[in-house]
Amino acid sequence: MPIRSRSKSIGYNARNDLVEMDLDSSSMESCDTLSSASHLGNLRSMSRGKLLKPSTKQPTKTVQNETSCMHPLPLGMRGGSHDSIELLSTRNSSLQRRQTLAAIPRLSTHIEEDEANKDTPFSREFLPPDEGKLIHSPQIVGGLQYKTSPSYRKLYKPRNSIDNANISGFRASKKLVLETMQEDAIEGHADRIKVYVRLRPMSSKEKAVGARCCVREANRREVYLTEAASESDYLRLKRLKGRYFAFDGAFPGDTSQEEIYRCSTARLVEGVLEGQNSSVFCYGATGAGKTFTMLGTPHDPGVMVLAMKDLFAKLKQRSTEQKLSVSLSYLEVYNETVRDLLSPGRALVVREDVKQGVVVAGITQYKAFSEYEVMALLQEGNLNRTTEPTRLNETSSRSHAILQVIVEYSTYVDSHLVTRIGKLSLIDLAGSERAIATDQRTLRSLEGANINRSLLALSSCISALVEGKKHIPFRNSKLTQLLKDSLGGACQTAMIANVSPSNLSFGETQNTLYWADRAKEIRTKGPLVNEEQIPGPGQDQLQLVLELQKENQQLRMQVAQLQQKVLSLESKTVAAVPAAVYDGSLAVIRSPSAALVGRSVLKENKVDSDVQPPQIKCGNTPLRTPLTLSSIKRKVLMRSPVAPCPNPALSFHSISRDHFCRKRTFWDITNSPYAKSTSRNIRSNTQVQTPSMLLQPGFLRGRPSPN
Ligand SMILES: Nc1ncnc2c1ncn2[C@@H]1O[C@H](COP(=O)(O)OP(=O)(O)OP(=O)(O)O)[C@@H](O)[C@H]1O
Repeated sequence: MPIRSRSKSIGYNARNDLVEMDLDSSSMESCDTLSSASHLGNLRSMSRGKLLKPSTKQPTKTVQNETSCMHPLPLGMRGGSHDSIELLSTRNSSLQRRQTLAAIPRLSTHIEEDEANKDTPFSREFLPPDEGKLIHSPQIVGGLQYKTSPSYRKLYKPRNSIDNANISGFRASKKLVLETMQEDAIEGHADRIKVYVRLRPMSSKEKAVGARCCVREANRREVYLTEAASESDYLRLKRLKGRYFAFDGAFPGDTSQEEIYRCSTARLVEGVLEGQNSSVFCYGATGAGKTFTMLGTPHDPGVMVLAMKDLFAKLKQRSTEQKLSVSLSYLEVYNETVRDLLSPGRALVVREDVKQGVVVAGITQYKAFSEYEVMALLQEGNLNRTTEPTRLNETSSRSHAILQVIVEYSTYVDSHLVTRIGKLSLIDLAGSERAIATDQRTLRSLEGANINRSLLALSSCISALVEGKKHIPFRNSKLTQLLKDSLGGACQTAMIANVSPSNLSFGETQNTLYWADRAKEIRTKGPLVNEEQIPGPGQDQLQLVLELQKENQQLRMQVAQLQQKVLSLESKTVAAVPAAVYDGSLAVIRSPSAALVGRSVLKENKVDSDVQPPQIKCGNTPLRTPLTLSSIKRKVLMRSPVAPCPNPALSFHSISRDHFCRKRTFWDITNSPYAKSTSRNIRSNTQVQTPSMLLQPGFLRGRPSPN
């Protein structure tokens, strides 16, 4: 496990005082255990969280641990926890030490002391170690020494949620994320793609051939790239120029997987739980550490595994029992064909859907109920993934792999039950490579050409997006088609650019940094929240009221329609009776409907406007308002033409008073002088018209003159 430069660790000096030690990174490269570090360490005693003066009376004894061996911290798939910590010592587990530790139930320890972390001291909870336990396999994680003995696991509990995590620099990473968010808020760049750069440590192969470092982390945000020249080439050394690249985060080679996850992806997982779509992808040259970042190893899991752990841990806290589903699919793009990694078979087709965006037709969606199931599926998928050894990388990924997780769950927000659907895409791209770097004229070179082609398509999409072009060539390759939502859609996206520090990969590193620098200018559409409110118990009554109102409205409509039918039937019947029964100058016609219901109709011999005619009723409901003489008069006066009619036969005044005093029927109209003189046929459908239309006294008004 690499050790952070200028980090600190804890141990005991010869007097069994608990001490904190400065660890010199250069020295630690060859000496990974605390025992050897204590040779070099600048020891300071610690008690109750305070630094004491270094002991000058006695030289610090070297603590030897013959059985110690270095192996990665067991961050296995099943997440067994490091519940214990044991400080390295095979000697003198004396009472004094135990008493000292017992008196320090919770000891805050400053682990990081580089410039960036000075103001954010990292604290971690300690419990006194179990007594009399031997140390077998000490580990140095973020400057602390761990003992992986199972008996100690119960005693040590990290404060953070993820088990076994190397959480050194957690505060620092949190600060970095907060700073980025604040800056974005100020600059209005909240929907920008976040870009992080991770340098990998120099490999043993590179060291063996005498490679030199050409890129280094300048600060937490910047990396400095310089072309390395041989030390003897003094002239060239003077001419060399470096360049700074600024990103949302820059991580040196010894950064833990956990820190990478915290800085780059934890925020996006949170977004997915809010119902948003998020994507994280690793980009870089072959052998730069993309797969290590995304997948990691069983002992040092990467972003995919940590994201799943975090996701399930948070879901357990937030989700209600009612609805919870996590479904995932895992696919690869190999030689421009899309293949299902979880159920390998024929090539799949990528389609674009208006509602769902980009979809892969026929892909298998697996439901997972715990992170362990996800790990198992991931492992199975990785076995099906195309990886081949190349000259540069023993386990080179020859395809782009995309893990897509769709989370649907219900939770309470302000006492309302809501269902949220979020999508998380985790993408491990294949690395760009030079043909000479791999193998020429073989299947590897064909794969390499396809990888390069899709990465070229990706870079042209990035260019078009940055330049704000209208047409973005997403369709140029399967990869860009699949990344369409992540790059230009409603999505929160993070890109982790992996680079090798070796000067042998200078060109690739420069290229990666260049494209990463461009990608940080891409603006996405911003996350959309897929949230749906479920009516709670309090909302039931409101819902009931609304439903009843709707039903009431429908019933009213039905009543109105029925009334209309009754009226039209009535008018038909009226039209069918040839002569209305009336008597004298004023009469209220005998309504057939009234006759039907067996009601008597009043017959008046006298003209008396004050006498109210009886209402014609159907049961208790008045069928229509009966006309009185005064109401008819009023209507006639209002509608009568001002100019006298040239034809006296048709003039308004020539029409007898009786004409208005009774209801006009179909026969009246068809036999009227107007109808005869115009020789117009009255359409049969006139009969169907409602009585109100037929009764319009102004019906004759405005008709063309018969002459
Ligand atoms: N941060 C790191 N710490 C320790 N080892 C690393 C780190 N990054 C990468 N490595 C090691 O470097 C080697 C190459 O890494 P990896 O396979 O992840 O590269 P890659 O970018 O995925 O390459 P390719 O594109 O060819 O698949 C691996 O052996 C890996 O263990």
